[in-house]
This record gives sequence, structure tokens and C-alpha cells, in this order.
Amino acid sequence: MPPLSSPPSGLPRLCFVSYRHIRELAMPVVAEYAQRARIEVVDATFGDALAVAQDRVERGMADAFVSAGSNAATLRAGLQAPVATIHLGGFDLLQALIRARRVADRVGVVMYGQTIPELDDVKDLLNIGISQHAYRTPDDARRRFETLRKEGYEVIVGSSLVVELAEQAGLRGLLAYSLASIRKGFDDALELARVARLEAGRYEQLHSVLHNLQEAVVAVDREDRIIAINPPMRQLLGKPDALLRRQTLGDLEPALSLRATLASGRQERAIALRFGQRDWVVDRTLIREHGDIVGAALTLHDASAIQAADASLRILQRRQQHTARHTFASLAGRSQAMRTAVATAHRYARTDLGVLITGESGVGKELFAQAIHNESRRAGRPFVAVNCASFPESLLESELFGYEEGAFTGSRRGGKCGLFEAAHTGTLFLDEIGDMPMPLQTRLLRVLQEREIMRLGATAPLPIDVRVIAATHQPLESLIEQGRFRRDLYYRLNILRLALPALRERRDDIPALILPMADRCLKRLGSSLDAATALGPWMDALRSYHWPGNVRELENLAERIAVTLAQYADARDIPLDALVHDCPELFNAGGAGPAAGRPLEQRVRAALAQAGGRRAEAARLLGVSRSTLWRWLAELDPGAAQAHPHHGFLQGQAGRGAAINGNE
Ligand SMILES: Nc1ncnc2c1ncn2[C@@H]1O[C@H](COP(=O)(O)OP(=O)(O)OP(=O)(O)O)[C@@H](O)[C@H]1O
Repeated sequence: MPPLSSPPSGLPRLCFVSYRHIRELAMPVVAEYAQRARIEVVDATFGDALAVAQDRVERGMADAFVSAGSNAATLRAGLQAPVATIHLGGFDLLQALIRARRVADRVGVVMYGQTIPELDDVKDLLNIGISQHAYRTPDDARRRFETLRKEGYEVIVGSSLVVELAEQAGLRGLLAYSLASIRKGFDDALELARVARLEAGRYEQLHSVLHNLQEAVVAVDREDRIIAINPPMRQLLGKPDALLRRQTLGDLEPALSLRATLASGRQERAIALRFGQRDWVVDRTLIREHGDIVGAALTLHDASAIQAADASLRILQRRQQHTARHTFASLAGRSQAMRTAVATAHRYARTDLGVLITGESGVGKELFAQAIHNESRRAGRPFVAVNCASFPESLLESELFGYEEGAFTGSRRGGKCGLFEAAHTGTLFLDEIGDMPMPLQTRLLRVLQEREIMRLGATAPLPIDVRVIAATHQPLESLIEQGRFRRDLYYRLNILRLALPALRERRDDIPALILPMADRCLKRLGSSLDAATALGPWMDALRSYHWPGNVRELENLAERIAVTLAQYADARDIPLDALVHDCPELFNAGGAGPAAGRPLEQRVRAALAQAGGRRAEAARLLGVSRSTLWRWLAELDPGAAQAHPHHGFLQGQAGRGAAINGNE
């Protein structure tokens, strides 16, 4: 794990891990680089060298190391930090051999790593005997040296360690390195330190993100060993950083192991887990480098925080639901009854008084309430609608007034905001007010009078600014008579009264209501039929129907009619009895017996009569083409219409007063 200190600043820090002879040779270079780096020089070999270097890494004291020969190899193998190597160049060795030639005609060469075959060529050139050896460990070096000593070699060329051994044995030792190679090693170390600092800066950024996360996070390498961990996770595991470092997560806490994730290469998100007597939502993700899996990370999200976020999201969504979409412009219909209702509602919108909307189910009471709200000074504020008939008493009470935490068994933590509170500064639409139980009527009355609400289980009231629009399809007066509705509440709600007419009382609005709806449905079904053309033949039936469900029923019927009509590509192909099966209510009206399109038949008769038997005129009156009229006539009296247009049904019509001119 990289050190958790602050990002490095100032000169890069190098640690030169050397041995006496190379250190002495390198001192002028160390002095040269003093302006460019803070350099610590440490004399140590093998295991000692590694221990010292590890200590510097852990204390964050070195950005890079520089070393030669076996030391460099040891540090590279054991250290998780950049190491630059002072390489032994061929020219370095040549120079050392030239120096050796001056004092001896044969020389032993002992170097770390491998022997150099090319030296055999050089020995003829320099006219010198060379015995070459390579070593891997200090003991190995010692053995090689002893061999040479026994063989009578007096001059030994090699690494610091070898020169030391030669001197101890009273022989001549010559260091094979040159200043140029040492400089090159320091240059490499500076570059490595620069890159390491860049990476450390990046790591620090990630580290501070990781450490500021609320979630508990741990990352492991490919062997499930911990490589990074943040304070919440450390706290959860209950161990200090030093004890967690490079520990295997699965051994430490089998429940958190990432071995399966690493083995399967499959990430997992939002898995529920019970750990440390708490519930968590867990993510297991893979860490990749250049596409290869190099580790995995485990993130534990506190389940209660997620639940709280979920609750506040729901509140947000609910708040968004608490808006009024409709305005007076969305109210279809220009009948006199409608115009009167709209004008009254307009006037009410300018006040801030309570409104009682009466009317049958589906006449548009909520639509009007929304339009009043959107026209009032409360527009843009919450519009909260609640149907008093759709909740049992206890639930309606807590829906309307909310409750404090612990108000009753099973009450939610933090309590619950009631609809009155949700509607604060806006409008509360209480639909089916006649169905409100008496005890709640009493509470409602108090709220309307005091302008404050008391949550269930609360000790202090909350001031509230809400306009109440109530609606009922039941005559409240008779409910009062039956003792089912409080008279005082009725007076309070009934300040402004808006009575909406049933659809059958404003039949003129039917085309304006149904045609746009049917057009929308046809379009949605992918049909290009024009609703006005397609529905023309049935408009009378639609107008004469008594619409017990008012506009809501009309909406549903428009939907059903569109499904039927959408089967036909051309309005002229729609058979006379197309709707008889799917919309029987339209044709059963008035007890007309067998449905068979009778109202239409009557209309055809009437049109023919009105047109004096002229089919072109009758078709125009009916709003259909001549061929459609002809087809209908044929359907109504097949035999006669096909063969003898002047006979049968047609004749009958003529006989009843309409002269039909079959030659038209
Ligand atoms: N004038 C109108 N123009 C367009 N659509 C209307 C009109 N009146 C009512 N509607 C539509 O009819 C449906 C029923 O309207 P609304 O819910 O307002 O009726 P309601 O009287 O409140 O019914 P209920 O008493 O059953 O709750 C709604 O989908 C509404 O959009």
C-alpha cells in the first residue's frame, strides 16, 4: 500500500543504496546532483539493503532508489518502488582491464549476473590473461574470489563487494564501474522519481476520494490481498492499518472475500448482505489494467442510508404527482351549461374561499378543481387530490394528517407527512367528501377553522395554509338529514358552490368531447381514419345515449370504438353494424329490440325523407358518401337494393313518404 502521507513537494528524493567502493567513486556524482535531488546514501548489501530500502518506502522517504549489481537486483525483486540500476558498461570494464594490465599480466574478473563472452577477444588485444566469473550471492562471490586467489591471481576486477574481498585478502581490487555509468544511473533514477511523483499525486487524489466516501471500501490484488482500504472499512474490520496491509481479505473475513469475484470475473451490484450485525448493500467490482483483471473492490453501502434515500425519492416523486395538469383550456365543450359552469369557476378562481363541486361521477369535478387551482394565486403550488371513499377510516386519517414517529405500532421512523402538509400553500381536493367518516369530519372542520393541523401523536399543532376544494356526487343535504354528514362542516365547505351538469344535460358537447379522444386513440392504434368521418353515422346514437358514467364513460367508449374502427382502412368500408357488437349500450337505448343498427336505419329513413328520396342529398345530410349510403341501403334490404333499387326497403321508405329517385 503506498504511503498515506501528503503528496510529495520540493526536490525528488533518491536513495543511493551502495557499498563502500562504489559509494566512494560516486561521491562526486552525488555532489553534482545535489541541486536536482535530495540524495540519501546508504551502505548495505543484500538482505540489509532491502530492509533499509523497505523502511524508506514505508516512511515515504524516497521517490526512487539507485543501486548497482546485486544490490540493484535485490531491491528490484523485493521492493514496491522504482529502482534505477547503475549498469556495468563494456567500456567501463575495458578501462578497468587497461588499468589492471599496468600492474599484472593476468587478471581475475568477478561480476554479478553473467560472464561476458566478448572479453575473450579483448584479452588478445590487451595481451592479458583473463579468468571470468559471475556470482548471484555474497557466498557465491566469496567462493569465486577464493578460487582466483588460490590460482594466484593478484589483481581482481569487479563490483564493490569483490574489490572489498580483494583488499581484505591483501590483493589489488579494481572497481569496474565508471563515473559515466554512475551518472547514467542517477539520471534514470531522477526520471523514475518524476514518474513516481506523478503517480503518487494521482494516487493521492484517488486516496482522498476513497477516504472521504461514506461507503466502506476495500480493494484487493489478484490474490485477494488487501491493497487499499478506507477508514469506514477499517473500522468495520476492527483492525489497524498495519495489521490489514497485504492480508488476505477472505481469511480475515470470509463473508467479504473477493476470491469468487476474482475467479469468475463476474461483477455484482446491489447484493444484500448481513455483516457486523448490520444490513448492507454490496457491490463487487473488478479492477482491470489494460483489460486484464488485476484485482477487485468491495463496496458496502449502509442499507439504512439507501432506504432513507429511497424514501426521500418517493417523497420527491410524490411531490411531482402533486401538481395540477388541467386548466380551463383543457375543458372541452361549448354548450350553454358548460359555459355557465366555466364562467362560475373562473369567478371562484379569483377568490381563496372553499369550493364545493357537485355533480355525478365522471362529469369532470376534479378537472374543474385543477382548473380553478391553476387559475388561482396558488397556481404552481401543490395540488393534492385525495378520494375520501378509497381509504378505510384509520388510513384516511393518517393520510390526511400524517403522524409522528412512534404514534402507533408499525409507524414509520421519522413519522409521515400528511396530505394537508403536502398541500401547504396549495390546494387540497377532497373528492367524495360525503364518504368521509364523522370523526374525521370533526377533525377536518377543526383544521378549516384553526388553519393548523396536528399530526397523530404530535404535541404541537402545525400552521397550515391550504385551500380546500371538496367534491361530492351525493346530495350532502340528504346525508345531513340521515345524520351522516356534519351540518357545520357542510356550511364551511359550501361557501362557493359549483354544480356541474351531467353529460346528458349538455349533449351538444358530445362531438367536441368524443372526436378528439377518438382521433387520439385511432392514431395510437396506427389508424389513419378521421374520427369525424368514421363516427359520422353514429353521432346521433352517441348523442342520444344517456351516459350514466358521463365524460369518463365517454372516454372509455371512445377507446373501445377506436379499437373497432381501426380494423378498417377506409371509412367507406365500415359496415353499418360495426359497433353493434362492441358497443351494445349505444343501440339498446330506449329498448329498441334487436340491436341491428336500428337508430341508423331510422336516420337513413329520416334523411331520405328529408331529401325527398334523392340519395345524393340524403348522403350529404347523413355526412357520408353516396356509395356508403348505397351500401347501407343494400345491407338493410339486400335483395331489393341489389336488383331493384325502387323496391323493398327503399320502396317501403318511399311508401312512407319519401320519393326515391333510383336514377340519381
Ligand atoms: N370537459 C371536459 N373536457 C375534457 N375531458 C373531460 C371533461 N370533463 C371530464 N373530462 C375527463 O373525464 C374524466 C373524468 O373527469 P373527473 O375525474 O374530473 O371527473 P369527476 O367528476 O371528478 O369524477 P369522480 O366523481 O368519479 O371522481 C377525466 O379523465 C377527465 O379528464
